[in-house]
Amino acid sequence: KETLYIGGLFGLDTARGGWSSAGIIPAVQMAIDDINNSSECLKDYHLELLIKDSQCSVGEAVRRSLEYISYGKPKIMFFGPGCSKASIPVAEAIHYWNIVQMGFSGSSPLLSSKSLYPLYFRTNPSETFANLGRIAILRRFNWKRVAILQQNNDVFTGISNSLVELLEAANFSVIAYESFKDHPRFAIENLENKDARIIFAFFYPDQYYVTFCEAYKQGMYGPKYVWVLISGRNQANWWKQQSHLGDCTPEQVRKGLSNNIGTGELKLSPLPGPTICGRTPQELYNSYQLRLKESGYSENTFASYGYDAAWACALTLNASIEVLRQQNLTLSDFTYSQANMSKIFVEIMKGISFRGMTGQVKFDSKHDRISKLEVRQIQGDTERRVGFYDMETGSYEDNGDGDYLWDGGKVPVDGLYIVRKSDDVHPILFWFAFTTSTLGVIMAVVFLIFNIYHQNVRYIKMSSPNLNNLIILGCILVYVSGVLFGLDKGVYCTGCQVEIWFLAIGFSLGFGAMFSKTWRVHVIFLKCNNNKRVIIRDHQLFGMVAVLLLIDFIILITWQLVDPLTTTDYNLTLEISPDYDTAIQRFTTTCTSKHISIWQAIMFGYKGLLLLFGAYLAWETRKVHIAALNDSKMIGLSVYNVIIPCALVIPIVGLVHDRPTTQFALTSFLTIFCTTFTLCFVFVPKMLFLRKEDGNCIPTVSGSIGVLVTPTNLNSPRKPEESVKNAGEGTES
Ligand SMILES: NCCCC(=O)O
Repeated sequence: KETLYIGGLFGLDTARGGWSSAGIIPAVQMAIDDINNSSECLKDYHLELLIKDSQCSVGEAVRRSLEYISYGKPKIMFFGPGCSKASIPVAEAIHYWNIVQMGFSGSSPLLSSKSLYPLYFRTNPSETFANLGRIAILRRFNWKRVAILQQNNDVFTGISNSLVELLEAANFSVIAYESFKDHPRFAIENLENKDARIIFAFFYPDQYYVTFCEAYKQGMYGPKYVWVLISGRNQANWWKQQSHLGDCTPEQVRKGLSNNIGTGELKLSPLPGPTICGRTPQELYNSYQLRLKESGYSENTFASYGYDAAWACALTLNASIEVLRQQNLTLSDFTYSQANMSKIFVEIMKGISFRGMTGQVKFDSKHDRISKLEVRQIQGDTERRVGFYDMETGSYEDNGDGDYLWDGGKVPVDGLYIVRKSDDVHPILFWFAFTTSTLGVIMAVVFLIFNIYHQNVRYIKMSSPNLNNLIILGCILVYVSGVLFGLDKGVYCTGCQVEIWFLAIGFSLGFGAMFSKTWRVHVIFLKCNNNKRVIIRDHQLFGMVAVLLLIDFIILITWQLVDPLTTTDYNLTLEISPDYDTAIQRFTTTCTSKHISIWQAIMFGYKGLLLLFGAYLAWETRKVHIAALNDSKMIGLSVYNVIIPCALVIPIVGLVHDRPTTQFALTSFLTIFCTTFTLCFVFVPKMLFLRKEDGNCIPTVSGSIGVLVTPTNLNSPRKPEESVKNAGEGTES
């Protein structure tokens, strides 16, 4: 028999970190023996597996590969290395020597790239499929927010990147993605800060102890957390055997691991019946156990994949004998310059299908294995299978040795589930303000009817009924705006600026009319000192109100165009449940714009100046009694009645913006109090007067008032007809 050499690379000495694939060697050796004893497979050849230690290290793997290539007989195929980290550089290089490479445990998604690694095959599935299985688990438990913690190297970056892509495509949210090189302390701290609960953990076994020790130390364990692991990479009860790796006790590390779940490759085929060699998977496993004992290595989950990998190589070589014969070649003719031969091997290997120790062995277009995954959970000290993921059908099923078991007795949630609750104005207060404002509006309408009905009665005529109508109209708008402030902005979302328009215009109409009337008294009072005749017509006062309105319109329209008001939710308190699973986020919906404070400053500045000036005029004219302007005193009082509450309450309103009910109580107090008292001050005396006396006994002024006042008639109550020297369209009478 001709000997065919296979260059085996296994990670034996992993003292410097990485993953040991030593436990796979007995299974591969067993397969090689089975093949050599087979009467059908490679019957004219003898396979010999050479073994070199790649140490799960890039440098060692490259060095050992070059040794294989440089010395001794050609190696017809390469086998391994065990870990992806070492497999990647080897796979990237050896296709230049036309060597087909067979992996059995390297699971990095990067190895699926056939442009980089054209001659690389593997009998174990890629982590890309495992990632699909992981997503199936997320769906199973309705987890939508996940985080990733990975050891910083190409293998785990490849797995994480592939997972992130799949998660994003499936609308999951990756709330944190942390990696670490030497110690996971800060990465875990960041995960905790981001309230990560479902955490994918990708690292080599030597990092398990230190990571879960750190999770324990930082309190990141218990019913809140689930660690999604790559299963089957570590020994059973590893936390009991690795205490030299960290400063926690094994019990603390096990606590740190708390809830866990993992996907891992099937150890043994679930298919019934014998495998390619005639023995069942269980029989092969039993033989493997015997060889393992002899070898002194620890059991490796990927041993069965190693067994199948050897068979895949042998069957490929066997099938190529005939093809090569047609080209007058034999397997012994293989050299590193035989590109033709490696092409034949690849084509044949792509098409093989046989029943192996891990199930039906066949490869997809990327030379990756398609098989089933197990979902496992470490429950207490025992790792149990709790489900299956079938890569071919993409389906997940709970079908394990036991049910899922969770710390705390219930399935953890993927984050704080926040229920948003609108914290709007208390309905009792709203309806109280609504009713009061409605009564106020009704009262205003009654005053309006009264004012219009009696507008030709001298007493009413002298008080400028048209300006009084403006006061009423302004008050109605302020009443309405007060109610609009208390409406639920979530419902009443369009045009939330209406309330501000109503308030601004209502204020200008009502206060503007009062202000202009006070101004008239003030001018008369001033001029009278100079014994001058004063004629101030109503339309001049209307003009003043119009100017005020114009300023309002300019500000409001500019505001609306430059920085429109919209409804915005403003978060209030967050009440978290004791189990940290749910919370109530109270919020209020406000009508605001980007630069609201600037616009408020402009509005308050403008209205404030007006109020100050109004206060000054009211103070100056406090003792003036001009009978022709018979409501001047009441108007002055109304001005105070607006100024003082506004000055007291508006600053407080700004302070309680996070308490909608208090804020509404204050604003509605202002609007209702100021408008009601203004209306009553101005109109109740008129009603009372008309009830008592005949209003027509007062001298008539029509539309405007001209008054000649001398200092002597100030401060001394007189009969109206004594004070008025001039009335009627500005003509002295
Ligand atoms: N798949 C087990 C070893 C991890 C790796 O792919 O490097």
